[in-house]
Order: sequence, then C-alpha cells, then structure tokens
Amino acid sequence: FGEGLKWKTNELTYRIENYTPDMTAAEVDDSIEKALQVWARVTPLRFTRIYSGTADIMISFGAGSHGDFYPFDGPDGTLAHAFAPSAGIGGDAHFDEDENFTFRSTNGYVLFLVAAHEFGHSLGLSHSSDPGALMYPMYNSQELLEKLLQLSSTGVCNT
Ligand SMILES: N[C@](CS(=O)(=O)c1ccc(Oc2ccccc2)cc1)(C(=O)NO)C(F)(F)F
Ligand SMILES: [Ca+2]
Ligand SMILES: [Zn+2]
Ligand SMILES: [Zn+2]
Repeated sequence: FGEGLKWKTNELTYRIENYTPDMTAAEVDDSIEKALQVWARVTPLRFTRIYSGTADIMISFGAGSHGDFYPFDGPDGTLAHAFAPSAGIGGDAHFDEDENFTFRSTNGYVLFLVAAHEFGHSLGLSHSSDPGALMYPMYNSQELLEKLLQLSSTGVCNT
C-alpha cells in the first residue's frame, strides 16, 4: 500500500462514513476514537472528527469489492486495510463488513484493535514482525487488548 509517506501536518481530520450492524453507532465511534487516541498519545498528531465533506482519514465498512482495487474476501481472511498518507484515498481505512466486529467481547474481532492497526497504516507505518506488536499483520487480542487499554487508562489518570 505504498507506505513510507508522512502527513505534512499534525492536524488530521477523520470521518466515519457508515456503520456496521454488528455494533451500536456509539460503540463504533468509541472504538474509532480510542484507536486514534493510541496514536495521538505517541505522536504529535491531533485528530478532529468531521461529519461531511472529505476527511484525511475516511473510515468505512464495505464487503467484497467496495470501490477500490482491493476487494474484501468475505468472512475471515482480510479483516480491513488502509492506505498510506496521500491525497484522495490516502489515509482511508476500510473494514470488511463480512466480519463480525465487536466492542469488547471475545467473539468477533475487536474493532478498537483492528482500527488501531489500520490507523498505523494511515499514518505511514508498515507491518512489524513482532507478534506482540499492534502492527503485526495477524489478529490477536488477549495481551494486546489489556496492554492498550491499561495504556489508555494510565494515559487518562495522569492527564
Ligand atoms: N489485511 C492485512 C491482514 S488482516 O487480517 O486484515 C488484519 C490483521 C490484524 C489487524 O489488526 C490487529 C493487529 C494486531 C493485533 C490485533 C489486531 C488488522 C488487519 C492487514 O494487515 N491489513 O492492514 C494484510 F496483512 F494486509 F493482509
Ligand atoms: Ca474478510
Ligand atoms: Zn478498500
Ligand atoms: Zn496491516
């Protein structure tokens, strides 16, 4: 996906274009915001949500061929993909609607984790070979979820 580019500003906008029926809109919003906060805490980046027009990071759910050259593959397999920083589709994150995304439970893919991984790509990161890393291209949730949530909880309490 042409990684290696960087955003030219620290102020980025994002827009949630549509929702998955697997979760409530509030749970999707919360998962996306938390996933962006993971990166906001480790970079100088700030994310602003917009509700119309074109954002730097356009977030959408789609199944099969959904408007780009990387059609999804039905349940499991590819869960999502995102594009490295650039104009237009750059930075956008697409989630495979055929997956069962979940807020916190263990049945299904935790949207917060998948989104945090995809936003790593949206910021220009490529995959990590460390199986405990967020940018590892295989989904695993146990220790990572605790680590990230504990990170975000500590982040909250000392601010
Ligand atoms: N589609 C992927 C694999 S994927 O199964 O869709 C995927 C796997 C894991 C993902 O996030 C994540 C990584 C580590 C722990 C928890 C969740 C996101 C996406 C990917 O890494 N997309 O960003 C690849 F490698 F390009 F095929
Ligand atoms: Ca899939
Ligand atoms: Zn796509
Ligand atoms: Zn990835």
